[in-house]
Amino acid sequence: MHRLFLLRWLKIAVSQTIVVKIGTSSLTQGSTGTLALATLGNLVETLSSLRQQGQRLVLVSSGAVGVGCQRLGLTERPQNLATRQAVAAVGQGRLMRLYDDLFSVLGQPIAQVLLTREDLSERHRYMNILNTLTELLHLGIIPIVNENDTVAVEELRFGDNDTLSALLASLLGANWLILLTDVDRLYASDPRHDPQAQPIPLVNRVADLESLGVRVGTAGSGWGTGGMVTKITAARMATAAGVRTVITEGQQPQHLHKILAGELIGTHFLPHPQPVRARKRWLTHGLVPVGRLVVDAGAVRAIQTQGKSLLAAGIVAVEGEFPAQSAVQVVSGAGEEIARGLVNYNSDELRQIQGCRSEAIAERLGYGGPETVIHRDNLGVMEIT
Ligand SMILES: Nc1ncnc2c1ncn2[C@@H]1O[C@H](COP(=O)(O)OP(=O)(O)O)[C@@H](O)[C@H]1O
Ligand SMILES: N[C@@H](CCC(=O)OP(=O)(O)O)C(=O)O
Repeated sequence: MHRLFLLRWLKIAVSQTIVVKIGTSSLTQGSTGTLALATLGNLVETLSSLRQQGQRLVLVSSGAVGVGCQRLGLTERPQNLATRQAVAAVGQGRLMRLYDDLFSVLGQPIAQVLLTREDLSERHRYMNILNTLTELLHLGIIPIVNENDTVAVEELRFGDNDTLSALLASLLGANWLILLTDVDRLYASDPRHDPQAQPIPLVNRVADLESLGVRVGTAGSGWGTGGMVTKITAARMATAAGVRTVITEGQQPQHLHKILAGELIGTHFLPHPQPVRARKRWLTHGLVPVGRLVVDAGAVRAIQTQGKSLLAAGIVAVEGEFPAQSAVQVVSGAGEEIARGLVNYNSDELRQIQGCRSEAIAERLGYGGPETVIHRDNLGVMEIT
């Protein structure tokens, strides 16, 4: 009895939260677009065995569009949104059926979770998703997540599952984000076009990639979307949240055992030593902005280096039409996004009070209002990682 308790306690103590994302390019055979069954089987075995060891796993799986195309005999990814949405509706069901069959052989329960950008942009929905995922993990289930392509409208799409997986890893406070793709790691330039490109095994800070001259392509291979660019964005978001991120080969999912044991397989991005707090992460990456506030150099300094609120005095221009409490981008005069947050005034009011000292706001508007345009608690500063 005592030993059983100890074993259970040890399991919890070593349990890590791991978000694994697999791209279409790994799930399908490059030339024909048919499913890569060996890879899928291998992935299912690896995840089931990690789950048996007590790890908490979330699988973000692309493939709805690719599998749907294969089912319908389409030879390339449709460009038209409505067709893509229809094709995804066909493919998602088939993909989940396959996962359920394979995981069931090993007795591992799974769940389907389909998300749109909107689900993470409203605080209560975001918290609701966190609760659902936490409960699924607590029950020993592996949630299989994808973007809800069939209902997601253009302006409220993640667009790629690299970003979605990074947001989830951040939401869950995961230990690892593993991006499985069709290259074995990041290279100094696209190895498809430059066979001599140097491999990059370890990245301390994502910001270093630029100074190292690393060039990443946006073109996905065959069925993939986003290429390496979206994986680097995902690594930036996840490492800022304290999540160690790895880009590695999808054809060898069994490498996950060695990676989690500390082997430098693929490219590892180290987590930021001082991760951004959960609410700030939601503000910077969860919100979908509907307008922009251009601010002067003083406001940039106050926000970026002193963690202050945004005051009307620092605003030089207001772009877009939006009500109070909307999400907006805060950008420098040079157009660089420095923060994202929730405004206390609507766009008309902001145009009247821009450049004005806080004490003069009531006089300008004819009624009193909050001292700050965006309070620091509602302002997420973009991380420099
Ligand atoms: N610097 C780089 N290092 C490695 N791969 C790169 C780089 N730049 C572009 N790529 C390309 O990114 C592709 C992976 O992206 P993608 O096809 O979208 O994958 P997935 O379907 O797994 O999301 C690789 O096949 C590779 O050609
Ligand atoms: N949600 C889409 C996948 C979008 C995506 O990011 O694709 P990929 O670049 O293959 O990971 C689908 O299931 O087809």
